Amino acid sequence: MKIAVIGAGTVGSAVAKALSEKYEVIATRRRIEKVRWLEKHGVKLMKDNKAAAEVADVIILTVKPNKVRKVLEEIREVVKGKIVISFAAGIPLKVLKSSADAKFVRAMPNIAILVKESFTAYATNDLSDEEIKLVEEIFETFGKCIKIEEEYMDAITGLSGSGPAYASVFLESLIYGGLKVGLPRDVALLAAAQTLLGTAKLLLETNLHPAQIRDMVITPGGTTIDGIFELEDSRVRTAIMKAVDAATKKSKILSLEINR
Ligand SMILES: NC(=O)C1=CN([C@@H]2O[C@H](COP(=O)(O)OP(=O)(O)OC[C@H]3O[C@@H](n4cnc5c(N)ncnc54)[C@H](O)[C@@H]3O)[C@@H](O)[C@H]2O)C=CC1
Ligand SMILES: O=C(O)[C@@H]1CCC=N1
Repeated sequence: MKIAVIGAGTVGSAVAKALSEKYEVIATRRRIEKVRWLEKHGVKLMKDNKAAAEVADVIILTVKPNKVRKVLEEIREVVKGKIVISFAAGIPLKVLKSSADAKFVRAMPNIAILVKESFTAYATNDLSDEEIKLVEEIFETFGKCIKIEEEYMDAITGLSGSGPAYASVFLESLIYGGLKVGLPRDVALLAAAQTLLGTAKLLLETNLHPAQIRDMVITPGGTTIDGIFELEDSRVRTAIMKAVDAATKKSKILSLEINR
C-alpha cells in the first residue's frame, strides 16, 4: 500500500518516518531539501501534491489548518473514493467533505509518534469495517488509537494533541526543582522523565485513580505531604485545566474561522 503524506513538517516528517517501516511512503513539502533525511528511510520526496496523491492509496494531510482547503482543491480530482486522513486541528469532517469527494477521516495524534507512543483519536462516518481496520493499522504504527464521535475532537486536540507541551512544562519544572536541590542535570532529567513515565504506566496498568496513587505516596507526617501542600497552594490543577480548556476553545475557533 502506498501512503502520501502531504506537508512533511514537524508532524508530517514524524508520520512519514514511522510509516516507512511498514508502507511505501511519499512525502511532499514546498522546501523538500529540509527533509532530505527522510530518503534514508526509503521515503520518496516530491514537491507536487497532486502527483503524490494520484499514485497513493491513502493520503494523510499534515499541513496547517489554514492550508487544508487549498491542498484539497489541488488534489481533489485524484482522491475520488480514496481514504484521506486529516491531522489538522479544528477542521471538521463537513468542511473536508465539501472540498473533495473522498472518504475522510479526521484524526488527532500527538508528537510522541516519534517514539511510537502517540495517542491518536479519530472520527469518521465514511469507512467500511475493512477500511476502519486499515486506518487503525496505520495509526497503530504511531502508538495507541481510538475511534471517537466527532464532537470530542476539539477536546482531544486540547488534551492529548497539545498534551506533550503541557507535560514538557511539568517535566521541565521537575528538572529545575531537582537542580534547585542540587542534583546533577543528567540525574534530574532521568529522575523526572522516568517518574512521569512510571506514574503513567501505573495508571494504565492498574485500576487506580490518580488520587489513589497520590495517597499511596503520601506517608503520614512524611516528605511528600510537604511537597503536595506547596503544590495545592499554587493552584496548579486550575492552571492545567485552564490550559486544556483554552486549547480546546482555540480548536473550536479554528473550525468557526474556516467556515467563514
Ligand atoms: N505539532 C504537533 O504536535 C501536532 C500537529 N498537528 C497538526 O498537524 C499539522 C501540521 O502541524 P506542524 O507539523 O506542527 O506544522 P509545520 O508547520 O511544522 O508543518 C506543516 C508543513 O506543511 C508544509 N506545507 C505548507 N503548505 C504546503 C503545501 N501547499 N504543500 C505541501 N506542503 C505544504 C510546510 O512547509 C510545513 O513543512 C497541523 O494541521 C496541526 O494542527 C496535529 C497533532 C499534533
Ligand atoms: O498547536 C497546534 O495547533 C497543534 C495541534 C495539536 C498540537 N499541535
